[in-house]
Amino acid sequence: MMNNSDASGSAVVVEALRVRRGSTQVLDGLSLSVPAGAVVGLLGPSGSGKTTLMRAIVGVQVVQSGSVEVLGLAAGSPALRRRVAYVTQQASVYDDLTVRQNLRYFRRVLGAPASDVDRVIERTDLTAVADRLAGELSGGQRGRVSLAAALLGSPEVLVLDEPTVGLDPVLRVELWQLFRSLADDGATLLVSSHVMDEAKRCDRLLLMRDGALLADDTVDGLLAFTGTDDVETAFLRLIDRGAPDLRPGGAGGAEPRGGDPDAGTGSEAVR
Ligand SMILES: Nc1ncnc2c1ncn2[C@@H]1O[C@H](COP(=O)(O)OP(=O)(O)OP(=O)(O)O)[C@@H](O)[C@H]1O
Repeated sequence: MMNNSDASGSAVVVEALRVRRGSTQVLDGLSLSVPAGAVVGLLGPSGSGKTTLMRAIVGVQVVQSGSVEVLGLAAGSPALRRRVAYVTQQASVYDDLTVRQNLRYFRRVLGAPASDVDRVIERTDLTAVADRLAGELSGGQRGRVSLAAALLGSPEVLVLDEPTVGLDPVLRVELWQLFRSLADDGATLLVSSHVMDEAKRCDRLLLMRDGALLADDTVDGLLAFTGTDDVETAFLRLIDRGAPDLRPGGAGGAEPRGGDPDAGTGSEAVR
């Protein structure tokens, strides 16, 4: 098994990242880390920079300055190609191929074992539709084909951009159970969402607003710190408290990141 973290136990480390898209300064000195083996939720309103951050982590975003390391290597390094998977908001499947044909194709491109096709079909609960054309599937099923493709080759880091959008509550729960089981097997998952009630299923939360980090904490820590019992209200309270400073030594008093995902102290939210 490959080492899936750096010396600090982080699968992803972002330092002082600045990204401009068009005329918008989307990220302006963002720093954070994602602990290895955890399910980390990336939450924030539309336009807060979640996708841009994910693109930088998978190495497809032009950045102005700062650094992004994944599994101890610069984001986008060729050596990461099979170790990091990215599922975008748009399902990436060929509509004129069956589910199985899609996965066979991607399996070959990736050089993953042939047995992976059946494994990922089963894992994503696509067995019943495996021989149907992708173009005939529902939006949720097509999304799951994209996810199945991402699981080919058993990547160590999975970056999933709003994977539960458009899914009914039952499918959402099933998908979060799958994310948990992938993390139990050692994978690191960064999952974006603007559905705040999904946050409770994460080991840690990164709350973003306007390209800045409002909080980097466990769910329990965040709720305790804000004195609320739901993440949505916690988020609104953090906004009320004003601009964050989570830099080391900053006014936010952030502690070193990448610690025990279960240690919910609330100390890493903005004070
Ligand atoms: N291709 C682009 N060209 C110019 N600006 C862009 C481009 N893509 C995104 N932006 C801008 O970057 C900012 C952040 O967008 P981003 O997609 O990262 O946000 P997000 O939090 O993922 O939003 P959503 O939840 O709606 O997907 C927004 O202001 C958006 O308008």
